[in-house]
Amino acid sequence: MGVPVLEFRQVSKGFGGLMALYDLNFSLMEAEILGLIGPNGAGKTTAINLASGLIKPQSGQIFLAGEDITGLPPWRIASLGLARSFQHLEILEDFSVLENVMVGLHRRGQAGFLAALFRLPGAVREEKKLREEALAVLEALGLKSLAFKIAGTLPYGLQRQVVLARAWASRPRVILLDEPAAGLNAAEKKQLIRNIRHIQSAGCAVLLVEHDMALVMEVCERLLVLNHGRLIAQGPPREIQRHPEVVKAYLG
Ligand SMILES: Nc1ncnc2c1ncn2[C@@H]1O[C@H](COP(=O)(O)OP(=O)(O)OP(=O)(O)O)[C@@H](O)[C@H]1O
Repeated sequence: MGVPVLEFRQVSKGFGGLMALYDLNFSLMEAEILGLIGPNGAGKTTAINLASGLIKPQSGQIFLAGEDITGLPPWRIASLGLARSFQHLEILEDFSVLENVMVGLHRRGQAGFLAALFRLPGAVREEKKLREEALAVLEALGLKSLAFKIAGTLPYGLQRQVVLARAWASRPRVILLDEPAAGLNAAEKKQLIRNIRHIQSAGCAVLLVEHDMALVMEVCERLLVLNHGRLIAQGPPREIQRHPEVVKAYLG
C-alpha cells in the first residue's frame, strides 16, 4: 500500500487514573478511507483529539506526512494539512453557508488582517477569490444551492454537511471526521458517502470515527477497532465483521 500520511507510534494517553489509549500504533495511508470504530468510551475521540493537537500524548509519537507533530499546538498541526470535524457542531449560525466555508479557506489568505479591515484593493481581490473558491467547494460537494442561506436556519443534517465543506475547504491532506453521520437521514447519509469519496478522490486521507456500522462498512477500505483504549483488530470490513474479539467487544 502507499505512503502513511498520519502515523501513531505507541501512543498512550491517560486521564487521571484511567488509560483512555494504550500503546496505539496505526498508519493512515495517502488517500485511504480508514474507519476507527469501537464501543462507547473505547478511546476513538481521544485518538482524534491527540492527532489534531487538542490534547497531548503521555508517551509515543505522532507523525503527519513524515513530520513529527507530537505536542504541537492545534493551529500548527492544521497549517501542516490536518483538518477535523467535531462530534458537536461548531458552525457560525448567523453567517451564510458561503461565509462558513470561507472561514475554512482563510488560513490560505495572503492580504492580511489590516488590508481586509480597510478594504484595500488587494484584500478586495482576495475576498472575491475566496468567495469563488468557497463556491467551487460547495459545488463539488453538491451544496451550491445553499450558499446564501443562513447556516443556523438549515436543518441539522445540512449543517453537518457545511461543517464538512468548511474542513475540506482548507485542502488538507488528512481529514478526521468524528461521527459525521450522527442524526442524518438516509438521503443525507448517501450524500455524506458521496462527499467522503469525493474528498478521497482528490487525494486526501480520511479517518472516520462512526457508530453507523452500515455506513462504515460501505465507505471504509480498512477498519481499526478499539476497545478500552486498546487496538483489538484491524483489517478489511468483511473480516472485521466476523472477528471474534470484535464480536465479543460489541456484545458486551
Ligand atoms: N477530558 C477527559 N477527562 C477525563 N476522562 C476523559 C476525557 N476524555 C475522555 N475521557 C475518558 O476516556 C475514555 C475514552 O473516551 P473517548 O471519548 O475517547 O471514547 P470514544 O470511543 O470516543 O467514545 P464515544 O463513542 O462514546 O464517543 C472514556 O472512559 C472517557 O470517559
